[in-house]
Amino acid sequence: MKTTIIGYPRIGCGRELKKATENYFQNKISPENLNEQAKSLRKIHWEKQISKGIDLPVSNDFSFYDTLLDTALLFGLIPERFTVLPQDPLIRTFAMARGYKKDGYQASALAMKKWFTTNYHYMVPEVDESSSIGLSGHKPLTEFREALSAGFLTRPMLTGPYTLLRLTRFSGETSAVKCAQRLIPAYAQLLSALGAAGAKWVQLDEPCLCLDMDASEKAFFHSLYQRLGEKNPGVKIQLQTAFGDITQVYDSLSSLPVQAIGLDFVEGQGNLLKLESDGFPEDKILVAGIVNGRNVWRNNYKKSLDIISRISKHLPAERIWLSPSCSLLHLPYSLGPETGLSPELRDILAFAEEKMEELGELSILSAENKPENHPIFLRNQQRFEQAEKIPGRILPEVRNRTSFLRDQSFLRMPDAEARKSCQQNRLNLPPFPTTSIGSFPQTAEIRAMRRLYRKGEVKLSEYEAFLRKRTEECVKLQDDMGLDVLVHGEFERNDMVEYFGEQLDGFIFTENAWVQSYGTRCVKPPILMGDVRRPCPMTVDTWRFAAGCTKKPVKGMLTGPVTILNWSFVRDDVENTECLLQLALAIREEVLDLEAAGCAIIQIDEAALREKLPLKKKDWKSYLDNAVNAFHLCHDGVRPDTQIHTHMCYSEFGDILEAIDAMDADVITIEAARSALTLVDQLKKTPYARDIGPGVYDIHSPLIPGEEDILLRLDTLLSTLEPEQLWINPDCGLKTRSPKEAEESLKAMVNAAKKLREKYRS
Ligand SMILES: CN1c2c(nc(N)[nH]c2=O)NC[C@@H]1CNc1ccc(C(=O)N[C@@H](CCC(=O)N[C@@H](CCC(=O)N[C@@H](CCC(=O)O)C(=O)O)C(=O)O)C(=O)O)cc1
Ligand SMILES: N[C@@H](CCS)C(=O)O
Ligand SMILES: [Zn+2]
Repeated sequence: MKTTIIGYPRIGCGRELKKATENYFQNKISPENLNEQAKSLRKIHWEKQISKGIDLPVSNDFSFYDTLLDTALLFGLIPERFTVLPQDPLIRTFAMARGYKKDGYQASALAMKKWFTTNYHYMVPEVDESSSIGLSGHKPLTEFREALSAGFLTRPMLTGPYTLLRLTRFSGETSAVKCAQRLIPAYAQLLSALGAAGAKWVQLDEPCLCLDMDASEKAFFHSLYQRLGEKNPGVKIQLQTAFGDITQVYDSLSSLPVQAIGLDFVEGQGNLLKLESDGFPEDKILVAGIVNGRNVWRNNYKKSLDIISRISKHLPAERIWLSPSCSLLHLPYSLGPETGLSPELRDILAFAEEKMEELGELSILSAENKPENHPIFLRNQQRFEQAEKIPGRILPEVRNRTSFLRDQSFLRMPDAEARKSCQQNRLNLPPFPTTSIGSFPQTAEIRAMRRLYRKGEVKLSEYEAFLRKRTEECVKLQDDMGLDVLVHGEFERNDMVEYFGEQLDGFIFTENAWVQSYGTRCVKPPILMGDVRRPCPMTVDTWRFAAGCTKKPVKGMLTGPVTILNWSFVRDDVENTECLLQLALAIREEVLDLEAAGCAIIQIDEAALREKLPLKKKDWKSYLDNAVNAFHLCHDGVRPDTQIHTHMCYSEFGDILEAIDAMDADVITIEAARSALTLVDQLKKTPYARDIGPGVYDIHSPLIPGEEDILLRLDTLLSTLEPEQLWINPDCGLKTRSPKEAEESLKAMVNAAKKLREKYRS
């Protein structure tokens, strides 16, 4: 069986692309230099795929920001506000991703949303009446040729037309159906050009096939591919899916004019059942997603060989290519630099490079008559036997506590209305209270200091004194500016999840295992490998210090259990429901400790609440019930006059507003400006009665919002929300902004709030 991958990480194993791009943003390097660095990274990535035994490497998985954005640009899915900007591809890409303000031009960035059930964010393409759909770029062709001239025959990948159209926002008279008329010929034109350049295969990614599809969606999907097939593009097509099963279109796969189909056999168990019951189209290759492309555990060859042998009953080895279940984009590069991990832990982990080796080993084993006797197999089984001996995996004391909580539901008393007046009596906040989401700029100075402290070059006392100074300045800045509810700034946190993971038992950490979250921003997800326990309070001292710097309320700032779980690499030996309860218990203890220390407002961020919401609606209820219940467990023990906030960002919220309401937080701050206030329409459909702070400016753009922009947004929000429920805050935390950007933006926000109050007073 041949091996292939369907996408490789692109940020660079030393985050070279991140650093180069950020240097370009700061005008420290030229566009030529950035392009050179990108080119050399692409070469390294192809070489790595080959050296790790991948038979069919992939190209065009590189991107300066996001591959869906690249595909939108390639086919002219560009709204008017960007067509007037300079035509240079780099300038356009970054303008659409980050917003643009220069030489009299101004354009707000595209919305950004979570990519399926991952912590990767894509840019939401927009089409309006001015968009001129057609092939308007050559990135896949250029990168294919670049690979070929470096000696690699690759399979270019790009988002397929169905997924592209399904994820695009259409405005005015435009629609997916109309857009398709010009889009399909453009795809065909590109595919022909790739064929002419020597490509044998092109990969079209269609993860949207894993979402619910009604009859008209299915018909639309088929019509797109039928039309593409009719154009005879002169290259073979691999239709690639990921993130679950595609059982709803499985019956019609044989009629598709594609030559290979990629199926996920890790998260898409339904795919295997369908293959066993209905077989697999005889004229097509199956790209079998056998190795988990988004978790860090070693593949258990026993289980995978079982799946491969079940598949092999239905098609011959020559028609099976082994692959990861999704792009390796969601994994760190390599275990190589992780010298701090114990040998036992290293033995059961596999990052992108090790996953590619696993594919090769599975290919060898699947050709054996008795793979169970093969040394590769025996070594693999040994890893799993040793893993059981790793301490901390099961803590009876923790299991005891969760066993009492299983299947219970939690409820905060009294109800929200009664709590609101208790809280107002205690806090005495003005109308339209202003606040921020938590983090303040993580400057180079702060990161450098943390690095020195971690390397042992700066003492703990010095590091703590430094953090206190930054915290004190931050609190004073907010106080002087006239914000109403303050934050401590989160300077002590490397990341809102990794920081908590580091203080809880049950997690392990890496030194270099970065994964792209969006654009140049990366995360180093902690790895959950054992039962979770909170050895001691995590945030109370910092909160107490910050609260002592002002008379105004300072929020206690926690990350919620769902978000900690969803932004970590999770266990594969224990159900998520158990881990969630363990995390919720730990956060509950912290909430109660903060309250006891005098904290009147506690924010429990559940930014990732929606992230692992199953892709099919029929599976939503149990996920949401567990998530909501875990959140309740965190806060149902607090006093009525303690105000609980939560915060969410960069997901679709319209269809889970009921679940958000059921979390019973007193206040939610929620990203809204970056997604052009589409939340307002959703709130019209599902009214929301609690206090809410939809973000009034985008924090991922370097543009500083004007007071007038913010007032306009506030007006729109007040078209559907009651003045008594509206809070005023940014979309999300300010850690990615410069101090100047953060300060000026917050000032504009506070001034807008003052004007709004005046307007409502008169
Ligand atoms: C709010 N969001 C978050 C998400 N997921 C998370 N896990 N965390 C989030 O906050 N998802 C949704 C949104 C948007 N996503 C992100 C993701 C990442 C960032 C971000 O700013 N990332 C930083 C890295 C943060 C970090 O871990 N910093 C560490 C290490 C810093 C570092 O690189 N140090 C250098 C040395 C520095 C020096 O000497 O000058 C090094 O080690 O080489 C830390 O602070 O200690 C990023 O830059 O990518 C934002 C939003
Ligand atoms: N409190 C966090 C939430 C980000 S989603 C922050 O402000 O960065
Ligand atoms: Zn956020």
